[in-house]
Amino acid sequence: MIKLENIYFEYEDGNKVLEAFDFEIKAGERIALKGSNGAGKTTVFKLIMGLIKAQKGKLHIFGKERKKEKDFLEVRERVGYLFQDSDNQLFCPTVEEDIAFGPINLGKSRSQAKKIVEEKLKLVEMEGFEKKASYNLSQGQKKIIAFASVLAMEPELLLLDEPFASLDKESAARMVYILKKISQPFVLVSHNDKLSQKVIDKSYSI
Ligand SMILES: Nc1ncnc2c1ncn2[C@@H]1O[C@H](COP(=O)(O)OP(=O)(O)OP(=O)(O)O)[C@@H](O)[C@H]1O
Repeated sequence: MIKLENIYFEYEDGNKVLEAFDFEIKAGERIALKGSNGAGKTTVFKLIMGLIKAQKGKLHIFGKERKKEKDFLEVRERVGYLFQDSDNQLFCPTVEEDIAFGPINLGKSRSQAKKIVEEKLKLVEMEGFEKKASYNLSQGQKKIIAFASVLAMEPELLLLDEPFASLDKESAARMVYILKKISQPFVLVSHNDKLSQKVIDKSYSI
């Protein structure tokens, strides 16, 4: 599904993060991307989403080489990206508007979007949260709702940046349960090895 070949990337300030980096995710795989703080894990996610561009190397995503901004428009529709910080992912007044935002943007009607909101809240076991104000949720609740909003776009592949961070025991167990239940392949970045091991089938170190 995704193949990164011989990637070189440095930030504008000259911070060299990736050099001759190779990475692949095949259909059905669930991979943990591991590395110390600052190793470049989030940078890899941003490259896949086309939010930053590699100076060297090739990105093959969904069977095509992706180079220019327009190549990544389709990638962003097909790949779900759960941000490290849920505050950057939730920006609507209510939970239902946040979850409906993506589907409506993808052309769904209001009633279709409402159905998706119900389905996804059921999936993450947070029924009844529709009318709650997103900004009043706890950090753990925000993470789960942010994930519901990502899943609402029916992505084919997921990039999950610290899905267990700031979750208490109960919410972490819920996240594990959701990750086991969904059908999509995913790449996960987490400093919580114990929880990651419950949901992945292989790991890859930067
Ligand atoms: N916009 C930026 N400009 C310059 N340097 C950056 C930028 N964003 C990240 N970096 C640096 O690039 C390196 C890789 O950052 P990145 O966030 O990809 O690491 P990470 O492996 O995800 O780290 P962590 O485990 O701490 O989340 C770090 O040294 C970071 O400080």
